[in-house]
Amino acid sequence: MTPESALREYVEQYLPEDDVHLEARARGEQLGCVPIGAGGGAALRFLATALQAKAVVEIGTGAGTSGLYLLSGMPKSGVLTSIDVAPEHQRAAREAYAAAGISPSRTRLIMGKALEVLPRLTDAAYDLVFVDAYKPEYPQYLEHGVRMLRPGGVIAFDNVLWHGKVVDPKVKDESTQAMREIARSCRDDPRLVPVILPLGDGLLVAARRP
Ligand SMILES: C[S@@+](CC[C@H](N)C(=O)[O-])C[C@H]1O[C@@H](n2cnc3c(N)ncnc32)[C@H](O)[C@@H]1O
Repeated sequence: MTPESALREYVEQYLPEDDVHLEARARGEQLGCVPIGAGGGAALRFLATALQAKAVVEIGTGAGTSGLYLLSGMPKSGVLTSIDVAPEHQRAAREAYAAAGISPSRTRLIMGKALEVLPRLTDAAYDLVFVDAYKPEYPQYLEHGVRMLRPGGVIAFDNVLWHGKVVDPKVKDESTQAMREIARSCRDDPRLVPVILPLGDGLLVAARRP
């Protein structure tokens, strides 16, 4: 193990996951919907707690790993709205939430393509938006996300380092280009205050200026 990978492991394992998280993670891997890492998940829980986020949107439910982190940071009255195109992923997520003892009234799972569902969600109504679905669509999720955030709210994008490809100029595929574009757009948007957290595959978080 290199010193760099040992440090990464130290960061990712700082907050060990309980059995419910481990089960959801294993199910996500089985279903091919890669769950957020433990470091990124802890950052989501931190944000939900710091913002006292009562209304959260997640784009890309997967098998529920990121949702478990978000819900555990939100107040008990908080509701997670989560969008995914795959019914079997949302079924697994529902099971994970139940295993964690989360009341079904705290989750609103919407099945559908994100770009068809997002226009129906209310402007300036959400404290936190988490993006983890189809990578080439990230730039469009940004536009919807900023519209939906209340002033002072935060948008977070997973996978912005895209397995290191963002810094290799030879790589020009659609997903890599979208990750570069999202980083640039958040930096250049006067409405946002962004930072890239190098946790897992990279979590870009940006606060909407009040
Ligand atoms: C990386 S996984 C999400 C993992 C989840 N956030 C977690 O940490 O457990 C991406 C998810 O996005 C969903 N997805 C892909 N394209 C989508 C789209 N256009 N609209 C909505 N969901 C989509 C997939 O079905 C998959 O469940």
